[in-house]
Amino acid sequence: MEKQEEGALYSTPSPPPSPSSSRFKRVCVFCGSSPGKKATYQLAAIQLGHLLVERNIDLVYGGGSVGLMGLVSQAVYNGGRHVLGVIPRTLMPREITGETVGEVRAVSGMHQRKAEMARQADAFIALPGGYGTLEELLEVITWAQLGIHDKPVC
Ligand SMILES: CC(C)=CCNc1ncnc2c1ncn2[C@@H]1O[C@H](COP(=O)(O)O)[C@@H](O)[C@H]1O
Repeated sequence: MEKQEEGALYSTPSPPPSPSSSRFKRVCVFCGSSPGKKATYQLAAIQLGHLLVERNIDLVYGGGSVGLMGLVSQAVYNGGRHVLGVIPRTLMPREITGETVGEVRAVSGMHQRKAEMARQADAFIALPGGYGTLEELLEVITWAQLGIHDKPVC
């Protein structure tokens, strides 16, 4: 065994991070624009929002006030964290009904939306959703595969 490795092996391990801290400052959440058929999907969206708040993590998401997107964004916003919604102008009437929370960034199209969400995030999390969620998730996975980013996806 190399001397350097020995040193690393026997050095005092750093303490585990406190539950309230995270190496991620802002996480992108992909999720359904509808609430889904199961109550557990809605619960998961709210719980994820609470978890982000607990860990002092801000949110970037698709900007909609509908479905699971609305639930997760409200939970993060109500917990006092920054919420950034990125949404194409043309989708606003469809995905924003009533009030949206936090900062809304209008972009010119779907590609710009995904690029901006990816640029703003340190990691990606997908919750249940439809084809849109699947498309968004697969794109960031394939971007990672191609080495376009090295941010965690789960
Ligand atoms: C024009 C183009 C590049 C289409 C590719 N398709 C998509 N790309 C990115 N986001 C999408 C796409 N289709 C739907 N979405 C978004 O994905 C989110 C979740 O949709 P869903 O409820 O899972 O269904 C919605 O905000 C929806 O606007």
